Amino acid sequence: MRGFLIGRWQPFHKGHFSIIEEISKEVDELIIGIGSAQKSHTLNDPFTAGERIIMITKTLKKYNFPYYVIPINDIEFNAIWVSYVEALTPPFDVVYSGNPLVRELFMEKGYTVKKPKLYNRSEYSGREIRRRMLEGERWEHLVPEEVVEVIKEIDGVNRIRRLMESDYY
Ligand SMILES: Nc1ncnc2c1ncn2[C@@H]1O[C@H](COP(=O)(O)OP(=O)(O)OP(=O)(O)O)[C@@H](O)[C@H]1O
Ligand SMILES: NC(=O)c1ccc[n+]([C@@H]2O[C@H](COP(=O)(O)O)[C@@H](O)[C@H]2O)c1
Repeated sequence: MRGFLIGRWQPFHKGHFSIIEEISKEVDELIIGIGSAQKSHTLNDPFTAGERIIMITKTLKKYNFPYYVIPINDIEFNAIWVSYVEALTPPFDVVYSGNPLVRELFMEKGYTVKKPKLYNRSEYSGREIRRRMLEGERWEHLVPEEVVEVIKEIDGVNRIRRLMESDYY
């Protein structure tokens, strides 16, 4: 059985890692969609699709679990979004998402949609981690160590701070 999990992963954090660990017990293979792949360099979506891919692949490297990472751009056309996703990914049997719109669109097309359990949501949250980066608070313990390395490599925290100061974000 193959599963599909989509998120923006801005950034990939320990809550995301926990759900992947859970899902890996239920499926043989997992497709991880990088949602809003075209977005980067904004306060809500600071990291590129490629940067999010390395956050995920470096973190999952030590796990012997088959998965595919597929960037998926947004389209302004919800009614055909599921077909668009299907055109970009290997076939899948079950969808994992906590996002109400994603759940609705896949359920309407007849997919089994499962809601992953939320772990420590007050801290394991992309929004909270981006806020901490901006305000100079500790965030490193909320993401896998490989993600800390990627964000250092790309100087991601300073990017977010520059975006905050810029008129162009
Ligand atoms: N703490 C968490 N525990 C388990 N699952 C989570 C957690 N946070 C997010 N998820 C799930 O991971 C998937 C991708 O989420 P997403 O990339 O939007 O992360 P997020 O932390 O909610 O980000 P943001 O705060 O930027 O919206 C969603 O299905 C969401 O339900
Ligand atoms: N019409 C569309 O392009 C469409 C519809 C539903 C979800 N999405 C994307 O799926 C992703 C869902 O991820 P989150 O659960 O992290 O919000 C987002 O990137 C969202 O933009 C896109």
